[in-house]
Amino acid sequence: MVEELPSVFLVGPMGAGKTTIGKLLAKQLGRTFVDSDWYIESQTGADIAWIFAKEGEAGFRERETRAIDELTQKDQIVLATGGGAVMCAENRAFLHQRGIVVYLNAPVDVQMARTAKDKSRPLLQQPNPRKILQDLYSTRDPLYRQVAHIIMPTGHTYPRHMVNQLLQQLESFTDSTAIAPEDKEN
Ligand SMILES: Nc1ncnc2c1ncn2[C@@H]1O[C@H](COP(=O)(O)OP(=O)(O)O)[C@@H](O)[C@H]1O
Ligand SMILES: O=C(O)C1=C[C@@H](OP(=O)(O)O)[C@@H](O)[C@H](O)C1
Ligand SMILES: [Mg+2]
Repeated sequence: MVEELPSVFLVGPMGAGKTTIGKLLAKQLGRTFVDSDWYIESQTGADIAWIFAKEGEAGFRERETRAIDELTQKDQIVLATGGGAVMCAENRAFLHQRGIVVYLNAPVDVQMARTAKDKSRPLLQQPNPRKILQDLYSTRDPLYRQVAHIIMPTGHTYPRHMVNQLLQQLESFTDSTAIAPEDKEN
């Protein structure tokens, strides 16, 4: 029963579609959508590129951990995280313990195609973004898997179709973890 669904947290690499799918999923579920990057920007009054430039990646990660702690405590939201959120063990614990974590997985070629024109991701403003995406994927893929309850490939599926598939997965996930009626009475 999707009405009983806890908060849903999307993780995965840059370009996997966390922001896009999260927004559509929240609409389908009639829930509030929050993107941790947008939340950090609104709290800081500056965009992600500015935060990286002025405070370095370390400054951004501190803000991100505060945001993830706050946002994962909200009931029944859909949260899109930034691709690097899983690097911090504290964030992984917040995510895994406080909601259903969905890993949107996409191959590096797809990540590359989807992020190439967008200049808003500071880590990719380098001469060889493909190499960066490959290295990040090697480090982070095991962490996405560790934190996830559901893994969904997103490479060649339209966003609306993705959301329908995800809704089915969420429904069977909640059914399979629901307490059996006989257990409820004890
Ligand atoms: N399933 C998909 N199929 C095609 N394009 C997609 C899909 N998901 C996302 N996109 C596009 O890829 C780009 C990056 O998506 P975004 O949601 O910002 O990814 P993330 O938040 O994971 O970095 C956007 O231009 C978006 O429209
Ligand atoms: O992978 C990362 O380390 C980052 C991913 C970005 O979010 P998206 O995954 O939504 O692009 C954003 O948080 C920041 O640029 C760092
Ligand atoms: Mg995003």
